[in-house]
Amino acid sequence: MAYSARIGPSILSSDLSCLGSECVRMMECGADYLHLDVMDGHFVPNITFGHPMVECLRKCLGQEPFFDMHMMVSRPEQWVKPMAAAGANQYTFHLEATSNPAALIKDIKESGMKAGLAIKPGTTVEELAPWANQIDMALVMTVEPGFGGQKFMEDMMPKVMWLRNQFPSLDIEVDGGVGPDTIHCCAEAGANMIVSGSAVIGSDDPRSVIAHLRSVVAEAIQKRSLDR
Ligand SMILES: O=C(CO)[C@@H](O)[C@H](O)COP(=O)(O)O
Ligand SMILES: [Fe+2]
Repeated sequence: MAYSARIGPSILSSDLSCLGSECVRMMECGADYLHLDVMDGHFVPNITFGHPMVECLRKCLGQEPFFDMHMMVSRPEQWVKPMAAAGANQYTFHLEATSNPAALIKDIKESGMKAGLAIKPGTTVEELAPWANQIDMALVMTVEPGFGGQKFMEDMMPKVMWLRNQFPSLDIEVDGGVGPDTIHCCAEAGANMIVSGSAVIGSDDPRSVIAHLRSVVAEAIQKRSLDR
């Protein structure tokens, strides 16, 4: 089984005036990677930041942290090269935002990044399937993209289960409303990359929350490998 349990805090939930130190704090609390939400005010009704901020974070944090870019933007094609140059490691675009996923995946990989493919709650997992063998990660959104702090949509779990059954070694990420109350069903469904914003960053003890989320997912992975 190629995949492992990894926890990526969504720094959208942090004090954005201290983004660099908040990222450092999350890494010191045991985060496996950082999930950076890019919103353009067009694909989603909110605006965050772009590649200049990513470049600053990379300079501030050094080479080690893995930057998982969640690109909630229209025309994701236009930011591939700037994001690669800024120091992004994985470029996750939305299937709903492009008419040519194959070309975009190729461009992302040729730019030296991993390719992630995200689907909104209204998009079926069968629509993602044709590209599953070309991508590094599938992201199943468990809220409507645009804002942190929303309620987890448990009815997205069949999508995760279907993907895990069809693509046993694919990295599968869940994003939106995930925390100690909702991690068990994500882990049992087969997700292994866990984005958590408010539950981790809003906690008095983020280190414990990250460790707990990872142990629930690691246990489910181990159980699945024994059942095979
Ligand atoms: O992409 C998004 C929202 O669009 C997420 O990454 C959220 O920022 C996660 O925050 P919580 O729902 O965990 O608070
Ligand atoms: Fe996200």
